[in-house]
Amino acid sequence: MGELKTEKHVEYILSVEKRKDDFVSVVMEHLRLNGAYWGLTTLDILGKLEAVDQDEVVSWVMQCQHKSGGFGGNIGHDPHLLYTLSAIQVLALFDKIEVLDIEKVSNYIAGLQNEDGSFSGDMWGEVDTRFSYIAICSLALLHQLDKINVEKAVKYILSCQNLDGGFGCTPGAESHAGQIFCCVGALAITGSLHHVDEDLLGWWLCERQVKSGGLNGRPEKLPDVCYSWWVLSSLIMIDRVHWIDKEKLVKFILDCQDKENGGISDRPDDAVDVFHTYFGVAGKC
Ligand SMILES: COc1ccc(S(=O)(=O)N2Cc3cc(C#N)ccc3N(Cc3cncn3C)C[C@H]2Cc2ccccc2)cc1
Ligand SMILES: [Zn+2]
Repeated sequence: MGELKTEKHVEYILSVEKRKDDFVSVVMEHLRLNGAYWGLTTLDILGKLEAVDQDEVVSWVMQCQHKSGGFGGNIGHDPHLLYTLSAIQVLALFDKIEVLDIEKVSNYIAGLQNEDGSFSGDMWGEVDTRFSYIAICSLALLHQLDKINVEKAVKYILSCQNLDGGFGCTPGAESHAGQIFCCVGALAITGSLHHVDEDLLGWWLCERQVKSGGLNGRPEKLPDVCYSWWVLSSLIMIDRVHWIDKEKLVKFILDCQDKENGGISDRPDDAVDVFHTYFGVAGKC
């Protein structure tokens, strides 16, 4: 079965944090704040968060804040909910939420709720249930859920529930594991899980496990380590995690490790990255 090469993954994450000018760093520059969340949370799960300079990270994160109160993916970038949650999560990792102007950030997030209860990701207006989760998770971390209309937010999420028990990104969109995680997560935070048909959704989710033990995001798709997280945590939230074979899933994740240089890929023998290393470690642990 093998085991999680913890030391190798810590070295890999620290090397990515330091790299600035290679291809991946340039490609990922616009979502560096997300990358910081994935990398630092991985280090924290592996008990190695003290390996980074907390003050340096906190001051860099705060430089990503836009005058609107939202955060961009890097210094000087336009604000978006995607990066605002990552900023709050990184500060929470270091227990430094107090450096935030809570009022300003909460108003930015609340300002993105639409009349129908849905959320846009930024001022350009794209609506997606991912943004409902990000807004609700962010405000819950800041204890500011009273800033939004939770009842309408829940109502909108339920309007995206499908006959297969799953959720899509907008009403009528097909069920997808990533959207299911976001919708189930938002319903869990707001105490609204009683609206979910746990047997029907549990069945759709456990059907994501393929014979290799890995989990896919939709029927007929290839397994992918990041889905091990979206599906697994959704099953845990609806108390149906015993419906999948955890040992086989762990074996799939361990097979996706680069045992030499550290890091975890989306599936065996692919290139590793911070994102899949994070979700692989989270899924394994
Ligand atoms: C390397 O090409 C890419 C492609 C897209 C993106 S992305 O849009 O920022 N993003 C985050 C992401 C980060 C990394 C890393 N390091 C790698 C992939 C990946 N994907 C793509 C992916 C993952 N599994 C299969 N696929 C194809 C998800 C995507 C969307 C997402 C964002 C935040 C939270 C969850 C999901 C980044 C890099
Ligand atoms: Zn993936």
